[in-house]
Amino acid sequence: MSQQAIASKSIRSQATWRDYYEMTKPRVVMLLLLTALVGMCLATETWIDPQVLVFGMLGIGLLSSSAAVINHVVDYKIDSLMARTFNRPVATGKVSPKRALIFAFVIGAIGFVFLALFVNMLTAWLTLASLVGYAVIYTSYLKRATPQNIVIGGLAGAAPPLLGWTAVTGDIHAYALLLVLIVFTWTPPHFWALAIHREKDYAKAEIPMLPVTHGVDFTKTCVLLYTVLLCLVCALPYLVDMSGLIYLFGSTVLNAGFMYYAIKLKYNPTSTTAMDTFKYSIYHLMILFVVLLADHYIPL
Ligand code: HEM
Ligand SMILES: CC(C)=CCC/C(C)=C/CC/C(C)=C/COP(=O)(O)OP(=O)(O)O
Repeated sequence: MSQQAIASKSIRSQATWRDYYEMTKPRVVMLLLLTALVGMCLATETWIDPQVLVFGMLGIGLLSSSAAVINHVVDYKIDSLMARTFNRPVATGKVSPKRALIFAFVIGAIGFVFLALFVNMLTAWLTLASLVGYAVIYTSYLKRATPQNIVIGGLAGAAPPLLGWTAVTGDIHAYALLLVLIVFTWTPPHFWALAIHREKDYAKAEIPMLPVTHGVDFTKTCVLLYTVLLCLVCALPYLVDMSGLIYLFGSTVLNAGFMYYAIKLKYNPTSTTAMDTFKYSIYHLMILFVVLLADHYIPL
């Protein structure tokens, strides 16, 4: 065995369950699951069937995790070029692409079977389509093809509220699509704020993210415009009588905060404003969905 093969084998043997856990992007999946749970709760006025709740959450979580692991495999070369991602398990060679793919297949298959057997086929197929949307269409193609990559690819990440809804009812409702629209509109300011901060990383890896192709200033304008759009979209649940005053108040406060960051990013930034905006976006979506839940259960 060559020195290189021995070295690479010894590096690989150091992989632990933590590496596999890291590849599932656990914090992203937790937020996806929160949006799925809210989709489930808003779909019914009564209690959710415990079987649907448990296997629905497990199935959506496992398929999302599987998609995240596939993303690590497809992207391992570009991950190894960027400061933010160079230490990822596949990029460093700690986990081989083959092992990562087997892991992704196993957890994905278990997730699909859970949804197909214990929830319903519509949810199983829609969740699988979201996996393909993220792992294949976004990661393998759009990410390297166009600066609109995350706008189009964002649809997969925005799907979980619909998946939660269909898990409970077995059909697609306009209210569920409204929740998808909220996450879909939230995604560009969420990601482009980070991409502004990491512009050099993306340029080095030759990924055509908006700050690389159109410049940081244009991207800041897009963040601001999408944040305005998000404010308008967030008003819809109240306007169509899907949600009440708790939601109206909560979403207005949260959106005012997002507007503050987006305006500051465009007109008066410091060196931390882009990252502050990105971090705020995560709290914004998390609290917004908790507020939707509170609004659903607290009669006012
Ligand atoms: C195409 C759509 C999206 C893109 C391109 C994107 C991109 C990113 C990137 C590059 C990060 C940084 C990860 C890191 O620190 O290494 C991130 C973090 C994060 N994203 Fe997104 N995101 C998208 C959609 C979503 C969606 C739909 C959610 C949840 C509903 C979400 C939740 C999060 C969370 C919670 C983090 C923080 C993760 C952590 O701290 O480890 N993202 N996102
Ligand atoms: C089944 C289902 C709902 C699937 C959706 C799965 C999923 C994990 C969506 C989140 C989107 C996300 C984190 C994109 C970042 O990818 P990136 O490659 O641009 O970021 P990176 O450079 O940090 O890897």
